Amino acid sequence: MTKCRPVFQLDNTLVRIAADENIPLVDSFFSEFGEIRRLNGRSLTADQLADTDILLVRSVTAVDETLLKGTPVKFVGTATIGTDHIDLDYLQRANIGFASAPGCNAQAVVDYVLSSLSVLIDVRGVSFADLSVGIVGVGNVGLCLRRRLEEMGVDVVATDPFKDPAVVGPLTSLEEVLKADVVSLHTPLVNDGECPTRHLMGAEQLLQMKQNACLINSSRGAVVNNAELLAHLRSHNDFEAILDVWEKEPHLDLALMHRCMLATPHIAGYSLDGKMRGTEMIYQAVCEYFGLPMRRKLGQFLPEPGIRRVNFSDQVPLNQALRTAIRAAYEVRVDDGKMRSAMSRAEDVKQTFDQLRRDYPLRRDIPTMKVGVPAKCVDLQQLLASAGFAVRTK
Ligand SMILES: NC(=O)c1ccc[n+]([C@@H]2O[C@H](COP(=O)([O-])OP(=O)(O)OC[C@H]3O[C@@H](n4cnc5c(N)ncnc54)[C@H](O)[C@@H]3O)[C@@H](O)[C@H]2O)c1
Ligand SMILES: O=C(O)[C@H](O)[C@H](O)COP(=O)(O)O
Repeated sequence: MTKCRPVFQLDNTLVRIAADENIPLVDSFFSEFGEIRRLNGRSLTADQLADTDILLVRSVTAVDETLLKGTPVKFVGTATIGTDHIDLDYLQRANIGFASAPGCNAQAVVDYVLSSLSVLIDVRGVSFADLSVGIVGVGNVGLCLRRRLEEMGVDVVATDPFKDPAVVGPLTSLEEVLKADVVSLHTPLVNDGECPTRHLMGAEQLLQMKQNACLINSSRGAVVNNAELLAHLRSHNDFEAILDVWEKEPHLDLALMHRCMLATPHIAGYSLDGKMRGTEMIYQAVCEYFGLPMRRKLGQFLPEPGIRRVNFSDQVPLNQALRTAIRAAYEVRVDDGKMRSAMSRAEDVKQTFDQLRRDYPLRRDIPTMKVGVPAKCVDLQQLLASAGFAVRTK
């Protein structure tokens, strides 16, 4: 095992960092604090942390007593929204500091849902305003999605047992939400307590949905009972599923993948902006926790977007412009096609799943994309702005 050379000393405490190899910009943000070891997060062991003070992970590392007991780790940061891979009770008991990156990639997930909805409306020959969308969980992702869709003229219903309608807008029961044309899941994965979400969607809930409804899951795989979803899809030809997360990932149920309208390898949150924001957020948390100066900012490192601007003429119908802009920003069918093609050749499904994620060409968030609209097309300007685009009049 390579030992990392501690070069930073604070109150006689050496700060040594071990980080998942898939966290971007770790060197840019953290190098002044010490040498950084990059490790494979999926196979991380306690032995590898024998000389680590700060551990930086992503969602693929189970951080618990087995991993940390007997190590000098004093702080764990996860550059992700989700925290279901972290045993927070253990960290508290062991007096280990912790930070996640709430909301870091919420915009990317919203872009994923918008792109998926744009495919669905193409397939069904309808427009956004013809759909009703039910949102389950109105936190960082769900609320951003709700606001975008409502501004775009979509009929939205939402449920969340822990939120105040005065803050997040009207809320209703899960039963009511299940009556929508599309149901999109945005809860954390919670195994116990008052409102567990493991298998929140199973055979019973799926039967409450419309025969031709569409279920989108970009939260955590196990929020949906995947075996019961597959059985439902097999007995309901018009029912559609769009899945980014899978119950046993990186293992993938190929039969379920084949029956999905869109299937992607847990990349809904994989934008450059979202991933880099995640690193910045755990950097800020580390600085605060150890009383270190905060010298780095995300703006120093974010490059210009590849597509700088998409221009529309005054001839283009509103819905077509909206669909074109969303798909120019993010085309979910490309990711779906890559996963199907890779899986058709895969010798090891788990390895292929991880490889698709590791080699993912990070996209940019919709708000980084400028759209040019004629000054007189006020409706189009409003519609594109409501979807999050940076509208410029020409
Ligand atoms: N696919 C991806 O790449 C990706 C990216 C980012 C986040 N995620 C996942 O998306 C989910 C949502 O992320 P977020 O940032 O919005 O989380 P968040 O914590 O901000 O919001 C989750 C919301 O769900 C609500 N909730 C909890 N239990 C519920 C229940 N039983 N019914 C309805 N609502 C319930 C909470 O009150 C909260 O408002 C998380 O599971 C996260 O891990 C996935
Ligand atoms: O929780 C999150 O932020 C997302 O699910 C995130 O995109 C997970 O990415 P990973 O850590 O698995 O690379």
